[in-house]
Amino acid sequence: MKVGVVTFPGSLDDVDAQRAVRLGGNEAVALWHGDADLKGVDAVVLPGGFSYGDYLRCGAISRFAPVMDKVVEAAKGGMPVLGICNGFQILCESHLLPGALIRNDHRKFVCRDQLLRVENNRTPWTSAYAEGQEIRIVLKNGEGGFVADAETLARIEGEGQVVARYLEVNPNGSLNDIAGVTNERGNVVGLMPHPEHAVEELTGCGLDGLGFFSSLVERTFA
Ligand SMILES: NC(=O)CC[C@H](N)C(=O)O
Repeated sequence: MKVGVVTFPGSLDDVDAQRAVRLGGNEAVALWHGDADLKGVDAVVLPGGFSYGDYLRCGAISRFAPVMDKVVEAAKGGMPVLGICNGFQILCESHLLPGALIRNDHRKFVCRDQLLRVENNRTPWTSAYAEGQEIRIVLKNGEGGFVADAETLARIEGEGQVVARYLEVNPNGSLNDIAGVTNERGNVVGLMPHPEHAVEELTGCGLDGLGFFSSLVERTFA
């Protein structure tokens, strides 16, 4: 599949995401925040980083980037979209995902190897994992606390929209230990930790993140 990776001013992990896309067996296509079209890609990754310097709130300005009009339109049409960390924040700001991400409860930037449980493997980004599989990937952010109102939280729990949950410690105060969620349709996924940094042995971070990028080729979704 052709997977577009969007670079915003201040993106940090766009090149790592492109590499992970290729290691997962897909073609990576570089997209720029000012692009007016998606260059014929089949899926989109919004990478991690500090887009627009995190001004106002993380992701609050990126949401208005020209390319996001097309990403929102394509996501509503069913295109697989993965937002990693800052990308997750942008997806929440764009209302493609429920809830919001706020400052870590301890008010500090956190960087750690984080154990997660994959709760939902029925998305185009997680089908390579077994339901309940435990994976360890790096977490690094300042605004990673997932929050939602009580009704929304009950709905996403009830509908199985929690994609991954923190194990061992809750590193940021996220409600219900939520590390990642999907939309109702299941094509849009946001994840706070970074699977693109755990895709090859060379970095010493293991391979637990590769499934997010190989899932696309391992199954076909309607
Ligand atoms: N690693 C990231 O993508 C960081 C996201 C955002 N800048 C934050 O600190 O929360």
